[in-house]
Amino acid sequence: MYEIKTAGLKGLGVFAKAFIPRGTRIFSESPLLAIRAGQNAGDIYSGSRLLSVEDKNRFLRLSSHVTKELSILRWSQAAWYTLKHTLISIFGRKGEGEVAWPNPKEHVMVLSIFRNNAFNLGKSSEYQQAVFPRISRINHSCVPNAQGNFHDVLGKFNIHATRDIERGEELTLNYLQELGAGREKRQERLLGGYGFACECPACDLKLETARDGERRRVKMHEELATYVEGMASGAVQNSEAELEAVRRFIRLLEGEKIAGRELSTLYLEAAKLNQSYAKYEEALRCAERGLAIDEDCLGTDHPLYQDSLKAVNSLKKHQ
Ligand SMILES: C[S@@+](CC[C@H](N)C(=O)[O-])C[C@H]1O[C@@H](n2cnc3c(N)ncnc32)[C@H](O)[C@@H]1O
Repeated sequence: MYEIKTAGLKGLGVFAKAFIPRGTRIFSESPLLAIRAGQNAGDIYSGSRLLSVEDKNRFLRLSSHVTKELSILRWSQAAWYTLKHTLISIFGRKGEGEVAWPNPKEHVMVLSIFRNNAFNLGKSSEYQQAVFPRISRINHSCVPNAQGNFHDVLGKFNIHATRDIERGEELTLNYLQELGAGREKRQERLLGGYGFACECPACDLKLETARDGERRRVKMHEELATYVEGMASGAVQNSEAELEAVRRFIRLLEGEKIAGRELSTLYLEAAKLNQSYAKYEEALRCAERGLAIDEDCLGTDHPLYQDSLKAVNSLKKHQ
């Protein structure tokens, strides 16, 4: 269905070998290396030392991004870890899972690779961040054609096509958490975090569509700021205003053809707000749209899809 090959200046990337219909589960992978909530940089390195030789080599072949600032930070983390473990061994208490003397240079390399390839898996997952053997080869786009969601029951990170993907097209994910952020902010985050200037169809201002999208984002942020100020000052109090803010967000994402969990969540929120106004027909329409998007980006076996299905079924009882 896909192949991993060179993507020019981006390094390697993942490409469709055949047409991939929207909703297809393209990948379902277990983490190669992961940290749980509350764990830190030291745990990343400890975890890497427990990998099999084969997995360690797969990990070390992934890409990395290093700047002077990041390098200083990582060297200080590695030095602190080495000092701590040296003291532990002097006092005769071996650290849990310890396998060999720490190597600060390798430690810095492991942190650089982990930070460049790790995905945040969300609050519901048992893992906080994880790196994957093949999924970590997928490059970024601010208008992606795929989305990843961790499936706790399967213990796998699934990647689904959020729209139809043509043969030969590159598979892309959105690396950023901010929803609806403007170009400048996105560029800053991508350059600082990953070291690249994004040239995706939403960032390339030579394109009319990118300029239109940017205007819509700026306008929506201005409107949202007015709405938030209104809420704070007490001038805006009702959920009708909240519903309008949610609708604007939906229009923005739909306009950019960005589908995924963020969009389905907005539709489900709109369903709840409509329900609070006893607008059951509109509430059901929004919930059904959210459910259809969830089916595409999560799959029907995902617990969050089941939650959305329950919301739709409960609204149907009002019809
Ligand atoms: C998770 S890795 C993706 C796979 C990587 N290209 C590789 O060769 O393994 C993230 C790195 O890929 C590159 N990358 C990802 N998306 C990019 C984009 N839209 N433009 C340029 N480089 C990109 C950057 O070097 C980034 O640090």
